[in-house]
Amino acid sequence: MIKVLVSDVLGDAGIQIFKDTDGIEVDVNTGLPPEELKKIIGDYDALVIRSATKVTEEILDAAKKLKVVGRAGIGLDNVDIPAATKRGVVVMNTPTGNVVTTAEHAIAMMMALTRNIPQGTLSLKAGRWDKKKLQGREVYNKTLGVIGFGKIGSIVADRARGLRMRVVVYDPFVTPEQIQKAGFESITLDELYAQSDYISVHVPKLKETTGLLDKTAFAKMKDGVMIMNCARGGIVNEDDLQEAIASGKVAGAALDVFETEPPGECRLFELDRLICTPHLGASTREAQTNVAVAVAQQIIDYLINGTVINAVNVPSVAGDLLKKIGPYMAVGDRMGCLQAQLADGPVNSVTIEYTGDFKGMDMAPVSTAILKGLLTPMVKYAVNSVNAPVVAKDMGIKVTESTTAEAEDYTHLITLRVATEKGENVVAGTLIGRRDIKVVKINNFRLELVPEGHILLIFNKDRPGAIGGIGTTLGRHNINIGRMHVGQEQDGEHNIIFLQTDTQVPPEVIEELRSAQMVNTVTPLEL
Ligand SMILES: NC(=O)C1=CN([C@@H]2O[C@H](COP(=O)(O)OP(=O)(O)OC[C@H]3O[C@@H](n4cnc5c(N)ncnc54)[C@H](O)[C@@H]3O)[C@@H](O)[C@H]2O)C=CC1
Ligand SMILES: O=C(O)CCC(=O)C(=O)O
Repeated sequence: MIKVLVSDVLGDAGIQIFKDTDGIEVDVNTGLPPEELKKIIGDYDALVIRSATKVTEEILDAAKKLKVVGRAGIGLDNVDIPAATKRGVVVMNTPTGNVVTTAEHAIAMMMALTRNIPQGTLSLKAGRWDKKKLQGREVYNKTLGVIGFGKIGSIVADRARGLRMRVVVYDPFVTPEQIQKAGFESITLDELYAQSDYISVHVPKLKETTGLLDKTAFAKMKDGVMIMNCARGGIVNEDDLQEAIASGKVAGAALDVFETEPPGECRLFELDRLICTPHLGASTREAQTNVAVAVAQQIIDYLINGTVINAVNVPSVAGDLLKKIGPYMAVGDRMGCLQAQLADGPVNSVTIEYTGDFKGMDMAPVSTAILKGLLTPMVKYAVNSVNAPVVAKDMGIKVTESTTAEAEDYTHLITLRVATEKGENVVAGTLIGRRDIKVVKINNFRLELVPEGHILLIFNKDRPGAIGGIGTTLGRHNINIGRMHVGQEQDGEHNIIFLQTDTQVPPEVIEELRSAQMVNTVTPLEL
């Protein structure tokens, strides 16, 4: 049974998908304090969260079986992604399900702020009729500055256009042409500060965006500007915002997100000109159904079919691509495993060459499979497609990759060079037909080896009787040879022999073979 823990409130439709899937058992246990989560997380293969659960290094350490963390939503600042990657845990989100809802919330916040709707509600319920005090402003013909023209920012810009606002955009990672093509003005950040009557932030929370709107930024803005933050707490510095509103520089602000959530006591709340919601940006029935369904389907697809969608710490391998490159991932894994056993000492570098018709294929998952195969026997902990590149980096292994369209003897060939202090081994592999994995070259030897099972790799002198002697020795020990491949050295006097045996060859038999005449080396391989 695959066990899934849902630790934050998730739409029923998502929970139902887990319940309806054979082989999956789902537990919903929300609002757990970290120490309680730590006690139970060891039982689960998958964890489903929103923004409340903090997936820290400590939690991940206790999560011995965990394979995937699925965020029903976008922001992942509550997940220690590097720590998850190191432990081989896939982290995925659902990047599109709540973007319309969140953009609508930003627009709702702007309208509520500019027309004093929350203040009007409060004062009326308190028995007052504050018509004069609560006079607002039109947004028509005003300038909205959108910072971050991603999925949500671009929808906010579009909806504001419908309100007949002038929209200016700052996003250093989107070309001015793209912004103009969407019908908006692309300007610098300082220009946006100087021109905007309303500013709405829609950037991820990163080192570079934390405190993006601070006292220096406020000083560059128009007097009476209004600020909206429905992205992440801390992108707008709360202390600086408090001062800017108190001084009248900023006429008002609408916050859906806070530096600490829940914020508890907060000086900003003393200001009438601050309106707020408790991180409600994504809280609509539609969005919660979208993200719950998406996260459940993605997790099931990963745990049952190995399909990776919307992962942030591993290349996505979805449907069609998986069909195409899945078999090559298997070739890569076998080649890496073979190289690990050929390597004489710590690995310094890995060079991967893809030759032939790999056009239109992103080979990153194959390279990761190669590293996984190579590193698995070398480290004590589990290596998988998530942490393999990080493990290689931590071990100081230099990994390079190249692709050449010109095929030689095979339409698709993967060549893997692994170098240690003592030298380099070269292994080349391919697929024959759609699924048959063949290793076709090891160093100077050409062959056609099926890389599976118990194998003895023997280098011997290419003389009459050499192979017969090896067979006799194994026969004497009652070891059956399933398959044998012999490869001849190009321009040399040696053979390479691969013996696939039905059972593992005991160490004393290997020693006996090593001492036989005409045998140079014997290496047992488990593939
Ligand atoms: N309040 C809520 O309930 C929700 C909040 N969010 C938050 O909304 C924000 C935006 O989400 P999406 O639009 O989905 O993200 P996105 O990744 O689609 O877009 C972010 C944009 O910000 C831009 N960007 C990055 N650094 C920048 C910088 N220094 N200056 C200007 N632009 C920069 C990127 O180029 C990108 O175009 C995120 O912080 C996300 O966590 C998302 C969903 C719900
Ligand atoms: O799950 C939620 O309510 C918050 C959504 C959010 O902030 C996100 O998706 O980034």
